[in-house]
Amino acid sequence: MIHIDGLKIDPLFYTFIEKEALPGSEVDSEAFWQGFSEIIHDLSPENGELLAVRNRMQEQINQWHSQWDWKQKREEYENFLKEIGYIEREKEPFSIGTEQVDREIASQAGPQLVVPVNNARYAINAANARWGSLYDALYGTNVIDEAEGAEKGSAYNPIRGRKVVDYAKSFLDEIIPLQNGSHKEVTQYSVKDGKLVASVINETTRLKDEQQFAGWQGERENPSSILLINHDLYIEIQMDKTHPVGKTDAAGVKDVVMESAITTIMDCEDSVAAVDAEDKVLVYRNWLGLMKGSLSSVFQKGEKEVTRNLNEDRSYLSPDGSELILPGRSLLLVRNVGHLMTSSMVLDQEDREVPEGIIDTVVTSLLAKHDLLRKGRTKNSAEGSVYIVKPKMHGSREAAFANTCFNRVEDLLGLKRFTLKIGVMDEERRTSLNLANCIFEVKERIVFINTGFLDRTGDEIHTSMLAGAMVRKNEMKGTVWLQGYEKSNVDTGLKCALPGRAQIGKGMWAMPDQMKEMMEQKRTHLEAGGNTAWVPSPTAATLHALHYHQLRVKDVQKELLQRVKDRQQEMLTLPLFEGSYTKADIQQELDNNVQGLLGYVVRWVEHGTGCSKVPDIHHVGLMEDRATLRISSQHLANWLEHGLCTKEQIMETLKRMAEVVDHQNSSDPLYQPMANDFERSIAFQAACDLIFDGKDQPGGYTEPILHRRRQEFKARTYAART
Ligand SMILES: CC(=O)SCCNC(=O)CCNC(=O)[C@H](O)C(C)(C)COP(=O)(O)OP(=O)(O)OC[C@H]1O[C@@H](n2cnc3c(N)ncnc32)[C@H](O)[C@@H]1OP(=O)(O)O
Ligand SMILES: O=CC(=O)O
Ligand SMILES: [Mg+2]
Repeated sequence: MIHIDGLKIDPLFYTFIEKEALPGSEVDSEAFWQGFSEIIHDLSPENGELLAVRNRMQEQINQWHSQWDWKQKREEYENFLKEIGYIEREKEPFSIGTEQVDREIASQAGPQLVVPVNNARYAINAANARWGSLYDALYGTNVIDEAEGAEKGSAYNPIRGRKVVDYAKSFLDEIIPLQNGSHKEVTQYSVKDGKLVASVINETTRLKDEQQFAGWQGERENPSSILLINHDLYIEIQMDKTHPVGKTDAAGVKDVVMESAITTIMDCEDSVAAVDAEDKVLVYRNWLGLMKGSLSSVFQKGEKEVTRNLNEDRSYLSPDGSELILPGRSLLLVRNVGHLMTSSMVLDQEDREVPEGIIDTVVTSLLAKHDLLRKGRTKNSAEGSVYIVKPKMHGSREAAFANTCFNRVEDLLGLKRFTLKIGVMDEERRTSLNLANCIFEVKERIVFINTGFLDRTGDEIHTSMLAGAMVRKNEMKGTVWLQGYEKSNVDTGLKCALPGRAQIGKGMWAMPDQMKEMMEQKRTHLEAGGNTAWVPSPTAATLHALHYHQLRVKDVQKELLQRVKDRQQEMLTLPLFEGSYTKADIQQELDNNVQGLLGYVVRWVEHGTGCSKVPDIHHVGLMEDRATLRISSQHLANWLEHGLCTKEQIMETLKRMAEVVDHQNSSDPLYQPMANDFERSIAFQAACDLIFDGKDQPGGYTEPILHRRRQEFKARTYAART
């Protein structure tokens, strides 16, 4: 370890900061380490106190439930939560005042992509997902059915291709209609006197709303691309009569390209497995590469070697003939870790591990300074802001603590006050119940609230662990608390005047391959007032973008503001199950939860993969991350606690499902089967810990066990090598 200013620093991390992060940041090395040390020593004690408050409140809640039946004493329960400070007194009405917010956040409604930042190939793909091919997104997913000879197959299928074109052009007719006829009938697009002209059968026509024509590329009479705009989002129709698809189209259209992932969250948190300096430096290095525009990735795809770089901005001629430059990349945010974990990468003067959340704020901000100084090849924030998403905060004191930390980091890095913006994840019950107060504490820097319903469900189960047995996992979506929480989040965001300055975001679509279902269901996020919602992949971003063309969220939000109401009672309706489940129901629930849990944990602990697509018992691939793991482990712990199943039954299920998961991974040469030796399999042991010790995990979080077991696995692997 390197000793500096009262800190002991892992050499890998030290070298990264000295050789890669500080050069070009206009921050002096000596001042940095001294300031870093001061921030750590000044703020760590409060970080510790905040965690102690969490534990104390949880103990009080546990005691209350051991004594009383919540169903008989709902009013007393609410009063008790107020008495212990769990429910805070709400501040007087106020409006947020965040300034210098990029338009992607302040005014454009559209999809928000999330990606594990330690995976450079995916991270670059995500940054580039600002624009996505609608033809590819439709062709490659179940949005287009395979009936009547339209199978995907291995080679291009023209029958499927026709269905794709038909879908895309029907969509164009819906949102950018022509005065006469359909986009399906167009034989030529051209530009005349700054207007879009479309030749349809024997006549020419124009757009119903001519303002929707935003620009073009190529020649006026025969443009290679036409740029259109609807609800602040761009769409490009691309033409090329020599292209395999373009040559079969009357107007030579080869693709319709959608402005897709307007913003992207580069995730250092729940989709990432980072347990030591080696892992964290990789996370930070990729974020630095994104901020400098230099990140690239070389990988093998099939037979081909692919090099992936960040896209350039896009250039068009606008209708008046002037140049129009549009961003080629998504606006990037970075999700830091929460207040819970500490890191062995930095030790304080008492040799204690330092809160990882503080390290993340300092380092991700330092790295983003390269973007603020505009030294790189690309630019992220045109407004000169840094966007940090802060997860898993409990109540307003924790939000105030984040604000203090951000102030200190701005001072350290020589940044103007409120350069560092914050996105507040509403994903713990104490934050949901006190959301206005949380927003108040960061009201000059807040750029989003977002319902992280997955963590929030885990917290719902954990907080009320002793109140009774919970409904089945899939029934959670329909429960009163969850509906109330989603609505309350929007109501609070509207009351605090977020629109125009900050996003009101909705949660993740966790079935990456079920795009037809997403198209049917995710529009409700807009109807509920969300001006952004999370998607797991670039393809999902392109498809979800269609919803924002169909609905103007600004109008929805105006309407909803008239109907704001207090939803505390709904949020305090615990999701306890009533009636009875059959033995078969119970076993099916156990099988499903255990399979997902094992499938995820084995890759986390033994492969260092923080986000995986894991098949459920119906063979539907589900996005699993630490938040979904928190749900399944807490759910199993809850049913065990209330006697719906026995420890032996869970153990039997674990062993049976381990074989299923081993089989699912059998084609991976690096995979070590769990069922060969349950005692020796660190992943299997981690799964057991998560369930059998689940009740006692702080907040029901999975991080402490995952980190410990991954470190154990790494140590074993290194020992075997040397
Ligand atoms: C509760 C929460 O906190 S949710 C937030 C955390 N969750 C996430 O961040 C989810 C991010 N998504 C993912 O990690 C992935 O989509 C997974 C793990 C769910 C599925 O990954 P895979 O099984 O590899 O997906 P699949 O094989 O269908 O697609 C891979 C292709 O899609 C791309 N891709 C998939 N997801 C993403 C993404 N989020 N961003 C960018 N590209 C992506 C890959 O780059 C790859 O394309 P390439 O070969 O050209 O590089
Ligand atoms: O972070 C998102 C969630 O749902 O949890
Ligand atoms: Mg979460």
